[in-house]
Amino acid sequence: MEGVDHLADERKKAEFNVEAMKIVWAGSQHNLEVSNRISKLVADDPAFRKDDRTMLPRKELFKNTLRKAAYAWKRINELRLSEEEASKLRFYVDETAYTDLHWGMFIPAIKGQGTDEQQRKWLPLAYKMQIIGCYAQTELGHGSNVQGLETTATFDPHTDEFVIHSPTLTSSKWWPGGLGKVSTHAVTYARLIIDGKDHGVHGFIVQLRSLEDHRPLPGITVGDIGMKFGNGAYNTMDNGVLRFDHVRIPRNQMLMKVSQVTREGKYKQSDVPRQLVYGTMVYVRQRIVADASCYLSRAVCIATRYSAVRRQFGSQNGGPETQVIDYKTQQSRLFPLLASAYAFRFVGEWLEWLYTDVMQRLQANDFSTLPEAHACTAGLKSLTTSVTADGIEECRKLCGGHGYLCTSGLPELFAVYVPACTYEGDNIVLLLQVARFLMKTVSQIGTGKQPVGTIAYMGRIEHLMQCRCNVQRGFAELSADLVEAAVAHCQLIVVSKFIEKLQQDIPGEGVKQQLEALCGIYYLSLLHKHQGDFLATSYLTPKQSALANDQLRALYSKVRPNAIALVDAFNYSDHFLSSILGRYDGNVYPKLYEAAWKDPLNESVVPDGYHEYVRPLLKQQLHTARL
Ligand SMILES: CC(C)(COP(=O)(O)OP(=O)(O)OC[C@H]1O[C@@H](n2cnc3c(N)ncnc32)[C@H](O)[C@@H]1OP(=O)(O)O)[C@@H](O)C(=O)NCCC(=O)NCCSC(=O)CCCC(=O)O
Ligand SMILES: Cc1cc2nc3c(=O)[nH]c(=O)nc-3n(C[C@H](O)[C@H](O)[C@H](O)COP(=O)(O)OP(=O)(O)OC[C@H]3O[C@@H](n4cnc5c(N)ncnc54)[C@H](O)[C@@H]3O)c2cc1C
Repeated sequence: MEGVDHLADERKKAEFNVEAMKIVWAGSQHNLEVSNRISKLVADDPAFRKDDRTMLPRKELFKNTLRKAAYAWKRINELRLSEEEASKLRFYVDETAYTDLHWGMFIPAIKGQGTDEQQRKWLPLAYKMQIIGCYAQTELGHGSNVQGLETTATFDPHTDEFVIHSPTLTSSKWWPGGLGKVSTHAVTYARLIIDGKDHGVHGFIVQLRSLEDHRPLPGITVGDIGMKFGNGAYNTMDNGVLRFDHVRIPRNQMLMKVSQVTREGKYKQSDVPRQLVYGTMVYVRQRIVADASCYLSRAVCIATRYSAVRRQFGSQNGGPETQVIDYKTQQSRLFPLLASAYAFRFVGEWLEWLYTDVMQRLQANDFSTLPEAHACTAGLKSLTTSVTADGIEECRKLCGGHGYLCTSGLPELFAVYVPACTYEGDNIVLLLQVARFLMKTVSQIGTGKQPVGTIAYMGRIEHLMQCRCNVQRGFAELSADLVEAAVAHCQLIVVSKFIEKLQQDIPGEGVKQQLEALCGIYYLSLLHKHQGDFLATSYLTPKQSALANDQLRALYSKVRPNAIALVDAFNYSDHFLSSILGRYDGNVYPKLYEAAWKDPLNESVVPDGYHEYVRPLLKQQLHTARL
């Protein structure tokens, strides 16, 4: 039934002001207004259609992405959109593209690691897209171990140039997004060699392709690395391979904010920590945390709406069957994810604040909070992406069989999201960084240094204060346990930032109460999941653990009537969700039925291949016919 809101009764049950919750989710009235305006602009424009994406062959898919990216850029200019509005537009276009790396890594790398002069030269070109750039760090042989990269940049004092070279097959750059087919330039990471001495990995701006005919410049071999997991999904991106054969670039194309090479070939280190070479990764990890709540909330929105539409079993006297959302098992899988989406939203906001604060301190030559910023961005990137990737898959299962159809939107969402557990730092490798930071903190507590910020609580734990430990001893042997400790530490940050959010003034009838219930669900479901650890360490008694579980079930009942309104507050258009199961009006069955007939396989009644491969089977003279 077209035009009927099948979820209207569910919406009437809401006990809070949904419009006020939309503001909380968006971060401010202003953000909500921009989101509304830009998401409508994208949804109403047929050029941004994406419902055919999972059915297109790669070449067509890729060309379509190029078309959309160019059209988006045209609209951004025509409408004179601000930077904020332009990035919202790219968000709502919702198609992974080379532009993500251009705006998200190439420009930030130049901003973070380039000198003022370098920024003045390169940024205006990049902002106008007169050059297009990518971030070429990972190689075939090394990704996690950045210090193990093999590409070399050797200083030639005679010509005042660097010679960029790939000495081995494993030194081929491998994975950078936007590199394969589009980028004209790359911030390339290579070992700096001066006079035979290796000064470690540094960033260099290298032109890859001609700005006239897009052909690779002499000495450059470049291409796409091939199809990736899933239909549509990340295949809109040209992740690439790149080799250098003694490619020469001027000396002033080494990014020289952190360290410099003089005309005479002298290596000089600025008064800043060397780790700032890794600065772009800190920035991007922070962005990934902010994005995790978008992906998780999107899957949760689909699964929640569909769970209210779907009915199975329990019909009394011919009446309607039970909505699957009313099953406690469904709630115990779905509501912790709903709560996590809100929790990640708030921790993402906080991390953005922390990052800005660290950047301001760096400007003033205060580097004291850099280790904490690294640990927080690395740890929260790992935690939120793992939970989100698993959460999207859980949402698919929560939708039963129909969740497996591409038209549910969930398979592509999973396929496009799951590499977030690997890129920008493998999640386990990043947790080991957090573990190292925690162990370092413990060793310092022993010497009387009071921890502050997100580790302040460690200074209040009696047995840690007695601890005498050395960061390296036994670290490798105990690393699996240390990773668990790192996860627990990150979960504590998420919980405490949710609680801090609730201490703020939150306007709107019933809004705070709903957030309190979600916060309770978030921490009680974690407590339930890890109750073995809490019981084993006597932080909880069996009785307390049982009470916590009772409380959790009570909160599920409290949230149930508000579930649909809580996902409406994400404010996602049907275009953005791109899911028949998650439609705002809940009109699922007629639309699923209609969509099936639109599949290219149904264009003819008798399929291509019938005459060659099926008919002969049906007509075969079986020599077994005698049997
Ligand atoms: C694992 C590490 C951190 C190891 O670094 P290392 O220097 O070899 O070893 P270490 O002794 O553990 O560290 C030395 C020291 O450096 C610190 N540190 C490490 N990373 C950072 C940072 N980002 N900011 C600030 N500080 C950092 C560590 O805490 C250590 O400090 P300490 O000596 O303990 O005081 C590093 O190699 C790394 O970050 N690996 C991950 C690689 C990665 O993330 N690649 C991303 C490529 S781009 C990408 O994937 C884009 C996809 C985006 C998309 O498509 O959307
Ligand atoms: C879709 C996608 C886009 C990407 N985009 C870019 C890009 O734009 N630019 C770019 O430069 N790179 C990019 N990358 C590369 C990405 O950053 C790396 O793949 C990532 O950092 C992981 O490194 P790796 O592949 O070397 O994994 P590996 O380190 O080889 O991981 C393999 C296994 O080893 C384990 N492991 C590794 N080290 C340790 C350790 N010390 N202790 C314990 N276990 C360990 C890992 O946990 C994992 O299980 C992209 C990757 C993907 C998938």
